[in-house]
Amino acid sequence: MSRLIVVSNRVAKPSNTGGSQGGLAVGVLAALSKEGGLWFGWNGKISNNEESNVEIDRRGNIDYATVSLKKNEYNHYYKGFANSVLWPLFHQRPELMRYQKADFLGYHSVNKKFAQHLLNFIQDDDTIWVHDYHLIPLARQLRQLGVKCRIGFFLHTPFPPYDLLRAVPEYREILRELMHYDLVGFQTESDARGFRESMRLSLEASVVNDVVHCGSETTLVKVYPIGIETDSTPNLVAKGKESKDYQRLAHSLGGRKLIIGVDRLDYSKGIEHRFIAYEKLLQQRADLLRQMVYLQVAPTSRGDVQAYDDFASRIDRTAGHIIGTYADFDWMPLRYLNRGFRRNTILAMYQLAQVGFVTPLRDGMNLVAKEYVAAQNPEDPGVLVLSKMAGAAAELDAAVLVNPYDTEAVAKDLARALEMPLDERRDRWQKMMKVLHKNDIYTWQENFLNDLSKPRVPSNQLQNFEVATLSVS
Ligand SMILES: O=P(O)(O)OC[C@H]1O[C@H](O[C@H]2O[C@H](CO)[C@@H](O)[C@H](O)[C@H]2O)[C@H](O)[C@@H](O)[C@@H]1O
Ligand SMILES: O=c1ccn([C@@H]2O[C@H](COP(=O)(O)OP(=O)(O)O)[C@@H](O)[C@H]2O)c(=O)[nH]1
Repeated sequence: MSRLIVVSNRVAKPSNTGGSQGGLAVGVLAALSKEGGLWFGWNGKISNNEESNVEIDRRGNIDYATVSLKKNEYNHYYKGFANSVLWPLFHQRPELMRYQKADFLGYHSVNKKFAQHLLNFIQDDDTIWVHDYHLIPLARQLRQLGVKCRIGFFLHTPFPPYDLLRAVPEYREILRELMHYDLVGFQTESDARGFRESMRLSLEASVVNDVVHCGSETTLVKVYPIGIETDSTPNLVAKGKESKDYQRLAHSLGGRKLIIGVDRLDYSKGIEHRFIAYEKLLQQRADLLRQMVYLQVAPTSRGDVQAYDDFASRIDRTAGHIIGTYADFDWMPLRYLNRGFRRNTILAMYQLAQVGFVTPLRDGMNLVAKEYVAAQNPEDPGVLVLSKMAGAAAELDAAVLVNPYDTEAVAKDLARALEMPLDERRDRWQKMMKVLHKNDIYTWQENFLNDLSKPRVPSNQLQNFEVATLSVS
């Protein structure tokens, strides 16, 4: 069997998983742990040493090979093109883009550097699985170095519609680079549609079934919604309950209902709108004051990107306003914790909460939504209030689905969730658990890798197929 090589910007070694590394790292680690393999990416360090050596480390059945970034590489590639252009654009916030040609060039040179280092590890029958928007050009770079093995790409974020994608000057190049992969995977059908439509409209590609055909390239394009470790979640919750943080939170509630939000401090997560919706609930439902506590965990993320820093200040102000207006000597309506917690602790905290409050303005998947459901006590499950704009909503339609921009309706739905009868809570929970069992993190991995192992459709056969299909219909 061929060895799996995973490549992502963020690499999570098991000992480092205590913070807020995001869903990609959590998901990929779980998937890689099953069969083992090599995980290559950035080690999270910035170093201007001329010789940037690859650090190699083995933990369990996974080999880690990581490199550091020089300060200017970090600025242009990670902080610049990846997180100040692609991230806001892919989350449909073009007004937050800070485009500079130098960042686009820096992004490409880091991809080239990754390809050159990775080349030393690649064997002929390896399968390479590249993750996320940081590394779109990697397959082309590897092909130019002569790599022939199968290379797949999975995008963890949304993919925008064509009219938005065009806001980045090099959008055609980005599309062409994706065509160097054998398989491109998206979280939802709407993301895959955005890609196919962009290929058709800008590069005159044709799309037959799931295959995109552009010039001499063919690429299979499909949807693989990322899952979680559904079966092992109860054990992780049990471990989390041993933590001091969990016990202090449980003790502090004094019988009040808990609403929980857990997000990186990112403008895409809708935290500001969520706070406003919560304030509306406080204004409208005097009977609920003192009966509930909203805990928002939001560790700083990409804090040196201007849009994130601005967002953090707005969140500070909004939280301060709510607390100043409604808090009393013996009750805080909102607890805002600008720091991260170990994942087991977070999972146990979900079980304490009557409501999981997950309202991103746009999100690739949102694993917090799935984890919240899987962490519930089957006898007395809490209610997931979930944004329709999260990828997770395509699967978790038994959640209380909300439009995060409609803060009045969100306030009403939040009250409904807090007061929902046990039968309805159980019914919704069981429906969602079925989905989480059917498509867990291992199914996600297997589905993607099975498709990646299939041979590419040669472009001449694809043309014949297209003609044949047309003449039949
Ligand atoms: O690496 P960072 O810059 O610190 O950011 C953390 C990760 O955030 C994003 O996560 C995405 O992946 C999740 C799992 O598929 C998905 O549920 C979520 O909707 C996405 O936002 C980002 O895409 C990752 O590359 C980052 O590592
Ligand atoms: O303090 C924290 C905050 C978040 N997480 C985890 O980070 C991941 C966040 O993934 P999600 O897909 O929701 O969003 P992302 O941050 O990747 O955009 C989830 O597994 C959370 O449980 C964590 O372990 N500690």
